[in-house]
Amino acid sequence: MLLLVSPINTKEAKEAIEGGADIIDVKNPKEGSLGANFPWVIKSIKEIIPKDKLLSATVGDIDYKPGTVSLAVLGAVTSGADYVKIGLYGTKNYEQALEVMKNAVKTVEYSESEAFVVAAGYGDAKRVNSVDPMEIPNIAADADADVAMLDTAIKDGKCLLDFLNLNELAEFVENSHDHGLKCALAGSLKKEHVKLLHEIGCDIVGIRGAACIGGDRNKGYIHRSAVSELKNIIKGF
Ligand SMILES: O=C[C@H](O)COP(=O)(O)O
Repeated sequence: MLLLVSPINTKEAKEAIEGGADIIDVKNPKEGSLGANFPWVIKSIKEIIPKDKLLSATVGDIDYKPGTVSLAVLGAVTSGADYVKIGLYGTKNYEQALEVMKNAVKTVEYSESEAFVVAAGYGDAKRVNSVDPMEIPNIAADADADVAMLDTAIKDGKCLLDFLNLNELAEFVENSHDHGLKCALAGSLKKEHVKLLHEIGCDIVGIRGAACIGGDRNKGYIHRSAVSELKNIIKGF
């Protein structure tokens, strides 16, 4: 299982790298769970990442606007993203989410980038009237994306497992794998959740809050000690 950690700037990115994160996921919490950061920030972090690590960039908790999303995806991949994560926040159903994701994939092909495309849904979708989280693997597969992901839309201390139980998450992982996709899970996860997700076969665990001093994704900042504690749990599997 890979550890994805979400810095907001180069200082935090260095902490995530030193702590042993496998994927450096550049985002902007001020603009939501998968808030988009600025191209120059993505590029500056790309410039400091060791060659053996990959950079992911979120393009936002997006609306049902395939054109806007496509331009955002182009911005992310031209800024150096190896993974581009689309938060399917404003899509209400399979059809809308598939249209967004198909255009995101088409944009990556158009840009001649090798970036992986991540379809990200929300475990707490009902709270924001977003597409059914259990549809995400089908949407990702039908759009020819690479990763099916779940996060949480509202960061209020509740975590992914408050909305989907382990059996549901295991089904999500299995459905992703049956489609030949990698699976990533996130959503205010704590270190005690990491082993549970490993046991159901999750490929990538995404964390910001628990990698921050004080555990607060907004008021805290990523520190190598918190990252390495998470990484050591994974190394122990
Ligand atoms: O992968 C990134 C997620 O947004 C994780 O953030 P969080 O652990 O603060 O919920």
